[in-house]
Amino acid sequence: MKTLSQAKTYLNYINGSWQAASSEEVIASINPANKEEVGYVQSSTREDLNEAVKAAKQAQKLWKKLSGAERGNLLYKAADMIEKNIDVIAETMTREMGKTFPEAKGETARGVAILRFYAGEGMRKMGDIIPASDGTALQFSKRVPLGVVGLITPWNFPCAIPIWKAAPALIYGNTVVLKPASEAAVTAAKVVECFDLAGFPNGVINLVTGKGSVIGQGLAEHPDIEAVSFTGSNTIGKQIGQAATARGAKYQLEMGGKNPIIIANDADIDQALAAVLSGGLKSTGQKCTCSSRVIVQSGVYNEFREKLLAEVRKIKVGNGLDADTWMGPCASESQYGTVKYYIQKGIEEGAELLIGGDSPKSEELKQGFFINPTVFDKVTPSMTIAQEEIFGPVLALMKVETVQEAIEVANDVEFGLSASIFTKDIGQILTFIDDIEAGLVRVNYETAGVELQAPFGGMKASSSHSREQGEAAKEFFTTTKTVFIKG
Ligand SMILES: NC(=O)C1=CN([C@@H]2O[C@H](COP(=O)(O)OP(=O)(O)OC[C@H]3O[C@@H](n4cnc5c(N)ncnc54)[C@H](OP(=O)(O)O)[C@@H]3O)[C@@H](O)[C@H]2O)C=CC1
Ligand SMILES: O=C(O)CCC(=O)C(=O)O
Repeated sequence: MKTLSQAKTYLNYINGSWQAASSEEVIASINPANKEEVGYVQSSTREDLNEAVKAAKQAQKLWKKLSGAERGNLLYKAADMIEKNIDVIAETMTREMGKTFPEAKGETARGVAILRFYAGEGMRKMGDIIPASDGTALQFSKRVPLGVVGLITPWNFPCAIPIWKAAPALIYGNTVVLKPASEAAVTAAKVVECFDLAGFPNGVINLVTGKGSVIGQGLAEHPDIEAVSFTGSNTIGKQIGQAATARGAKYQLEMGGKNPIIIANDADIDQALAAVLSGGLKSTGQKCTCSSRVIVQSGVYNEFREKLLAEVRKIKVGNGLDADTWMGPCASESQYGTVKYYIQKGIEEGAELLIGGDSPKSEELKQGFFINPTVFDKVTPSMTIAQEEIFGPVLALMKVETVQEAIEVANDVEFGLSASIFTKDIGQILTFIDDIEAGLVRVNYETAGVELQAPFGGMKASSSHSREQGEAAKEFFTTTKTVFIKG
């Protein structure tokens, strides 16, 4: 069995070979649990990026001519390689960005499943027969690839997100240049190694690591990049959208969330509690779909708050590689600083800090970027912690009198990614489905987590109105030719 390299320094993958950046500089990837150096990635230049784009452009000419089944077979092989190396990839992920090993392994397994889903897409229809006005003519639509696509990905899902962008891009006949987040680029390099071992033709998938302002922005501005798919912050997403629009390129942005979970008086409280803990605090709250606002109806507010506190007290914070750790550190020093800033803001604006807000005191954990799970009470809709994405283990409890009020509070933010309600009342469920402003609507289920076979994306400032994953990815990664053949 082929295994992945154990290198400390990871190179760019351009035109089927591993290459150092022309800058001769590297970026260190740091373990947020103890500040060890996990590895180094290339700090690439625009020249390196140009080479990758050139290789991808050349490779696309032959790649698009392969049948969907042939492309699919390579995706199946990449899936097998990742599956064989699942422990190595997951451990690297835990060491690089802190999520617990079981979560990292689950995410890597999801990457495998995504590849297999899109491998199957190669055998499915790519167009429709449409009646022509002339009875002797044949008219049909045909989905065709865009060309070379740029993928800019974040650190919070360093395996699943690169794959959920690359797999549809590739199966529909595009070639890819991937720029992963610097904080988790070693994990991304290991994923790309699996594509290499699977035998993809040279230039079909390329990896260029480096600063976002150089390589990410470079992808958005590059004249030979036909489309850019981005997941990350709203600030950077807007810049990418503007750069792509300025040159007429297609773009897709998946950005922040401020996801509400509503708990009605008739909810199954234990079920809701499990969803709040998992959806709000797993991955240290670093998911765009995580629940950060817990909106509870007054009839069950006190009971829910006490049960929540009892469970949060039991959470074991620690290194994600330790078997008994439930919650790891924040992914980086900068993320740690952001979360601390929002906790302070919550206190200053008058929310009541019920638990957490500080860091664990043990000598071992003092070495890392840990923050204890934090719950604020008496949060009002205008507070900063009720409006802005924190991306950390911070829950804001908000009390409402009615479900209608809960939906109004839920909608009173700029984001609209995911939202959930816990109730048994069918009328309330239907009203919620109709009135909630969110792309992902959950009933008696947590806000976090996505189904790889279903469309994923948000409303309002959360997305650029397009959807990823499932068949929806075809919309973004292809364009349509309408063909008319006169007999
Ligand atoms: N929706 C989501 O899933 C995510 C949301 N976020 C939100 O964003 C906040 C900040 O996280 P952060 O990592 O800084 O997110 P960013 O938006 O800065 O990073 C996301 C990706 O964009 C790249 N990038 C950075 N600057 C540019 C640029 N000027 N042009 C093009 N690409 C660029 C990054 O590269 P590099 O790593 O090299 O800087 C990374 O690959 C978090 O606190 C959270 O609120 C963050 C991650 C995921
Ligand atoms: O919750 C998930 O599984 C994915 C969420 C996501 O896309 C993200 O946080 O970037």
